[in-house]
Amino acid sequence: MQDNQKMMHIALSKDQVGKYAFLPGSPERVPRIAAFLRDSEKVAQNREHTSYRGYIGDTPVMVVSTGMGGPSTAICLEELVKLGVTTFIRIGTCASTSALVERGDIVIPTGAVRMEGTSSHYLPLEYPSVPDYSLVKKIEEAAIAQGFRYNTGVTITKDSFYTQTEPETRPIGYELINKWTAYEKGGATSTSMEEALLFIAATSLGVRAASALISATNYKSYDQDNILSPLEIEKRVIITGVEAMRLVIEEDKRKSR
Ligand SMILES: O=P(O)(O)O[C@H]1O[C@H](CO)[C@@H](O)[C@H]1O
Ligand SMILES: O=c1cc[nH]c(=O)[nH]1
Repeated sequence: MQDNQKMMHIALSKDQVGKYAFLPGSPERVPRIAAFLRDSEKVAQNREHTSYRGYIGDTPVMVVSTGMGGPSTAICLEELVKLGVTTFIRIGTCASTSALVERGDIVIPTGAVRMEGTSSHYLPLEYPSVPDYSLVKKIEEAAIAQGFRYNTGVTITKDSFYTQTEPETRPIGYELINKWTAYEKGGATSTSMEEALLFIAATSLGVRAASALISATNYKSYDQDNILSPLEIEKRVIITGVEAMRLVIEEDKRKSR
């Protein structure tokens, strides 16, 4: 592959990226993350993938939006891996599925329920979806250093937003509700739409991935204003994610000396 050959979906080439990337879902979050990097600039835009590059110290770091859900996240991850990126931190939002998680808490998944379809294209369902442990530790260290409330545990990844928020209105609601009740009784902390795929695909491609999420809701609260307006709390998870990446890069440099 030529160094300037553009990938089909993210429209980035090898000569534009380094080894580290943030993966928000929302394209609007990309410049808000990039603002925390040095000398950041927009480098590409195609479909749901908006891409900025900036620096932590002298190390280039990408911010690329995945879009919503497993399929577009898998494409984005695969193309970045083909370009040489090896370390991914998703900076995202989630909803609380536990009384232990309040709106505005940092949520650090240590595993994901695979209530989605894309990850099965990589590994069979009995294979657990877990993030990279070294990245999880750095995200936790960053949240502690900032003094943010945070939670670690299993997150639920689903393919469909409204069948989760309004399951009783859907023909298969009986099954959705029973499964969800079991996940919550099992201790699941949160839900979003990308983690299970991200961890499984990264594991199978031999790269590192983990997530720093912000809970946009309190448990059993689907106040649309809260879900759609998490801007004032989003900053917490961006600071946590960027600080975690800084710690990862510093450790990688120490190890390569
Ligand atoms: O974390 P962000 O990018 O906000 O994504 C979350 O928001 C979307 C649903 O509103 C899903 O993609 C979910 O995972
Ligand atoms: O309610 C929410 C908020 C973020 N992500 C989700 O999947 N659901």
